[in-house]
Amino acid sequence: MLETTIAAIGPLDTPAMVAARERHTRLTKPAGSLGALEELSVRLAGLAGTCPPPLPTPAAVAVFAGDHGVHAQRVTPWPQEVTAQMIANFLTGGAVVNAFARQAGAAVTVIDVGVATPLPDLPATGTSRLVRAAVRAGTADLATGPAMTRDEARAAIEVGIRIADDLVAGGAGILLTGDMGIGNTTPAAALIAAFTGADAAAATGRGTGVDDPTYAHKVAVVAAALRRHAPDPTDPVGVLAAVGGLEHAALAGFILGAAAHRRPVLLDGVIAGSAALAAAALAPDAVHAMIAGHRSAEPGAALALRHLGLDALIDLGLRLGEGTGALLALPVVTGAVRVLHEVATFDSAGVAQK
Ligand SMILES: O=C(O)c1ccc[n+]([C@@H]2O[C@H](COP(=O)([O-])O)[C@@H](O)[C@H]2O)c1
Ligand SMILES: Cc1cc2nc[nH]c2cc1C
Repeated sequence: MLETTIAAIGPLDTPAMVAARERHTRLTKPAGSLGALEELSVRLAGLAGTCPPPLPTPAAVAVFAGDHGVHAQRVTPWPQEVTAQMIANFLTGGAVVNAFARQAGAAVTVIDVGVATPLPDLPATGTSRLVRAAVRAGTADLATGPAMTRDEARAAIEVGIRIADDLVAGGAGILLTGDMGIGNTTPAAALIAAFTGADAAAATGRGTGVDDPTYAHKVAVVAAALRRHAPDPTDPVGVLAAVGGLEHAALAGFILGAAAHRRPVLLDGVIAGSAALAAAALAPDAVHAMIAGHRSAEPGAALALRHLGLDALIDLGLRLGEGTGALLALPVVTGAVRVLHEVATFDSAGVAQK
C-alpha cells in the first residue's frame, strides 16, 4: 500500500498552471495584488490538473492520536492520560478543534493510532467520529531504544493512507492534519533534526510550555536520542521507527495519501511539519500537495517549513495542535481558489487597464 501510494504521486500539471497564471492577468485587480494567494491558486490548479481548480470543500480534519514512551523522561508536565481524555473531549465536541471545525464547516475524524490509556466507549457527535486503529498502545521510550519497529512504523503510515483514502472517497475536497499526544513535541523535534540536519537545541521547543530546567533536559534527551540512533534521513521509515511517534508516522501516510489523490493537505503545527518531512523524504513530489496552514510557535516548525520550501499562511503564535491552525487557515485557501472562479475579467466588467 505504501509503495502504490508513493507511485501515484507525481508532478504538478503545467498547462493548468499556465492557464491559472494567464487568468490572473485578466482578473479585475492589479497584477500580483493578491500576493501569496496567487501562487497558491496556481499551484492548486497544477495539483488538480484543471483551471480553475475545484473549491476545496468539504473539508475534513483528521486528528491522529498516540502516546509516547519518552514521557517517562519527564519531557512534558502533563500526565499521559490527558491524550485519552482529550479524545473524549474531541468526541463530545468540547475542544478548540471542534469549535473551529464548526466555524469552518469541517468534519472531524479522530484516529487512535496508539493511545496508551484504554479508551472507553465514546459516543460520536454530529461532526466527530472515532476510528480505532491502534498499532500498539503507545511507543517505547526513544531515549532507551527504538520508539517502535519498522513494521509498526509502516503499519502506522498505512493507517494514515487508509484514512486519507476514506475521506477522499467520502467526498472531501481538502484534508487537514491534526494531532493529539502528550509528549509528541519531543519525537517531532528529533524527526526535524534528523531530516533537516538542525541540531537538537534549534529543533526543540517548549511544547505545551515547559519551564527552563525541563526545556534544557528535553534538548538533552533529543540530542542523546540522535547520537544513539544516528537516524539516516534517506531511510524515512527507519527514522520514524527510531525517533518518531505513531501519530507522526500516520500523519506522514495521510499526507502521502492526499498527494496521491491530488488533493491539497493543509498542515497544522510542528507535529505535522515533522511528518511532512518524512512524507517528502518518501516522495518528494508530495510537497506539491502541502499547504502550511500556520507557523507554530515551536521553533522546529519553522525549520521544517523552510526545508520543505513552504511559507505559512498565518502566524498567530499558536501552539495547540489538534488541527486548529490548519482550520483557521482554511478560508484563506478557499479564498485563493474562489478568486479564479468568481472574479470578473477587465473585459467582462468593462474596467480599463493601466
Ligand atoms: O501544533 C503545534 O505546533 C504544537 C506545539 C506544542 C504542543 N502541541 C500539542 O501539545 C501536545 C504535546 O506537547 P508536549 O509538551 O506534551 O510535548 C500535543 O498534544 C500537541 O498536539 C502542539
Ligand atoms: C489540554 C491539552 C489540549 C491539547 N490539545 C492538543 N494538545 C493538547 C495538550 C493539552 C495538555
